[in-house]
Amino acid sequence: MTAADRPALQAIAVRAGYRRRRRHPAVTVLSDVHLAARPGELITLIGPNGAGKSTLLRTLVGAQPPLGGRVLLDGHDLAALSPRERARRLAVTLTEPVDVGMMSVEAVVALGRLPYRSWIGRSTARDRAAVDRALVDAGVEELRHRGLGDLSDGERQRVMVARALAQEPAVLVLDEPTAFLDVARRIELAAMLTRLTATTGAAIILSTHDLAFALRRADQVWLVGADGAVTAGAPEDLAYGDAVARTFTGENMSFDDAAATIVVADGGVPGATVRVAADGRVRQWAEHAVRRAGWEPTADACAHVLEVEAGPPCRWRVDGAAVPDADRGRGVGFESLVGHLRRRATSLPEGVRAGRPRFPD
Ligand SMILES: Nc1ncnc2c1ncn2[C@@H]1O[C@H](COP(=O)(O)OP(=O)(O)OP(=O)(O)O)[C@@H](O)[C@H]1O
Repeated sequence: MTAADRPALQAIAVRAGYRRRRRHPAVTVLSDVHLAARPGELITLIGPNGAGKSTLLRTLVGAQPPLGGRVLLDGHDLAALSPRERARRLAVTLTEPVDVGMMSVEAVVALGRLPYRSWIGRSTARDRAAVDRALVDAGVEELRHRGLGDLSDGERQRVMVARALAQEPAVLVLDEPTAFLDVARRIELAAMLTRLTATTGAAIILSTHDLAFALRRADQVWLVGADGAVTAGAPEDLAYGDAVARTFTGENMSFDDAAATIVVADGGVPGATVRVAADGRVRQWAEHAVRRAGWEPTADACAHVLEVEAGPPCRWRVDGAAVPDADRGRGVGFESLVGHLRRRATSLPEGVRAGRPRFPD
């Protein structure tokens, strides 16, 4: 094995959990965990609440010892590395707010260089270059003289990534970095992390509750099941092979392949299948309206047919029939379409229903 394909971080037969303490018995949360994070990979760690994601991350970064097995960092047993040697290879960013008083962004990022400083603590040209690069890579260069306390959650999140990057780690671990971020900031952060895997060659491991983000962005997904097993694989393999559906779906829920997310029953009257005759964006939003009404879009030629003309507002009709009280026999807008489909669902014969109405969460 060459250094290039040696895992940056590896778990070998790891048992993760909590040792016995006075009145508390020992708890094994995860057992027989085998994982490998290779250089340049973006890995997402997903699983239901309480499954053991944080326990696994803490074990992988050495914040708690494994109950069994070994964790290797860059081929070295994590337990045998000094804190300084560890910090030169592994950076960790947790969700908890960091109390850094009135420190500037630049000073916070410079903390990432501590593992490289001599006991005198003076920064070298290499330290300063690493801080500059980290500020640019994390997209926070323009914030460098601002106080960390004055930033938004999203900006502070990026600064903490910059501090971790200044460590020049082989492995970067982020605990729920997308929590508290709005959709645009989440997409920006995801794009930044993907870019970083290519530019720095680091393996980036992050836990998240955002299933669609986890499946769309990752090179590898680590799926922690409620049964204490951890499954690793390409996102497509885990989604296609039902591992994701088995882990996350319960009664009235299923995994929607197209949206890469869980869909839940909305409790209304189930509709039938319908073929949406439209193109582009209007088709996408028509299918959205169809699902919201409890019907199911299909490519099946025998199904009901919904014709939609682009707008806005869009104009529509179902099965070629004129829509009563509508504009020239066509319904106008998606709100009236959803209403029409819901009313129509109540008069459908039982045999043609598509199942429980479902809608992406
Ligand atoms: N200090 C502890 N001592 C004993 N058991 C613990 C301790 N911390 C967590 N646990 C238990 O370990 C299990 C896994 O918890 P963990 O926090 O790792 O789950 P998680 O997947 O990160 O959950 P969430 O998505 O809710 O953050 C839970 O049953 C939890 O109660």
